[in-house]
Amino acid sequence: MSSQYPELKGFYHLRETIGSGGFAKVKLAYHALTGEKVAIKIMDKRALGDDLPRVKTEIAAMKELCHQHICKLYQVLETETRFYMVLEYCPEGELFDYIVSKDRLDEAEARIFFRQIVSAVAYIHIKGYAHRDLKPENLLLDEDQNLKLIDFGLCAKPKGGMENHLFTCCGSPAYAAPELISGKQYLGAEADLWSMGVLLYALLCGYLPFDDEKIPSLYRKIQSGKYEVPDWLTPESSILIAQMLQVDPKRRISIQQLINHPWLRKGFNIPCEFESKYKMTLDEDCLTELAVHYGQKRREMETKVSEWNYDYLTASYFLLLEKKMKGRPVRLLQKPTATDKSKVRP
Ligand SMILES: Cn1cc(Br)cc1C(=O)Nc1[nH]nc2c1CN(C(=O)N[C@H](CN1CCCC1)c1ccccc1)C21CC1
Repeated sequence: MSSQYPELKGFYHLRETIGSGGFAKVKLAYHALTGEKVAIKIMDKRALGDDLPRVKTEIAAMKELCHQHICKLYQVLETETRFYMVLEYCPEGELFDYIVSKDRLDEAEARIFFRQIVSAVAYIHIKGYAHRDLKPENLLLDEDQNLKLIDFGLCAKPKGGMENHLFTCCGSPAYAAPELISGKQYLGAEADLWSMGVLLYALLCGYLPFDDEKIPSLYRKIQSGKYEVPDWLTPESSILIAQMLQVDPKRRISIQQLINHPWLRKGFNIPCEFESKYKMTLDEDCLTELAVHYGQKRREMETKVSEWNYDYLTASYFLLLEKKMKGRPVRLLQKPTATDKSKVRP
């Protein structure tokens, strides 16, 4: 197996494939130094074809984005035939499957998830990025049932959104804003807000507001802005959804208004926090553990880590920090010497 991915040998122990799409697959793996689980997205350059620039967009975006509700990028490897993205592993899978398993969510549970989605989207908008493909399949659940946003840039569309291109890239147009499918110039932020309205509807209803197996009639439904309001929706929920599913993007609620919206504040009484919980300063314990492991002075290690090369050292630092945040010992697994190869992996 690892002979198939020689660049990973000794650094990651590969396990089963947990996802596969057109030009990419995602495999579960263990980061050798920390024993932590990661998800490695492996993309074949040849299969990517003219979608290659989107991967560079996605990598550049994810290097910039460091937030508690965005799937963390740990390391990037590039060979002449492949890209590897070492990403945060989310053991509970897609929000999509979670909604299906529960039929639909009650308002209280939907609110918890939606606050996390608003937090992630507000953060990326402030960083100058629009996701452009927000849907429950792109929201994963970690072991604490917290949401992590994935699939950046790969589906980021050129301005003006050419239908066939939009359609072929992101798969489901059911979340696409009316201005986006009518081929007008669109603001990514406004299109994201529409998709979030469709997402909230899906959370609370368990099905889509606009659906049709024929694309032209689906587009007509989206552009009409008319959707069914089931009787289990509270008036407050219906009002919020209506403010997001405004066909005219200039009448649509903005992310700033959303953060403070009464529906989102109910039971919390604080606005959605969207700042990243990651500190900009380096963690002393992690630096010391890395310095000892690599036999370097702490200052030298601090300088090296601060380069943020998204190499194995960046991954090791972030994963040690993960261990610390989860209350696990901030320890690297010692390099196996020839004798203790027999030791069972953690
Ligand atoms: C499905 N599943 C079930 C369990 Br239990 C864990 C998982 C799981 O996939 N966990 C997981 N952790 N981290 C990741 C994943 C999946 N994953 C993904 O990036 N998954 C996406 C899923 N996209 C949704 C719509 C189109 C494709 C993917 C992208 C390309 C090829 C295959 C999959 C990452 C790497 C970020």
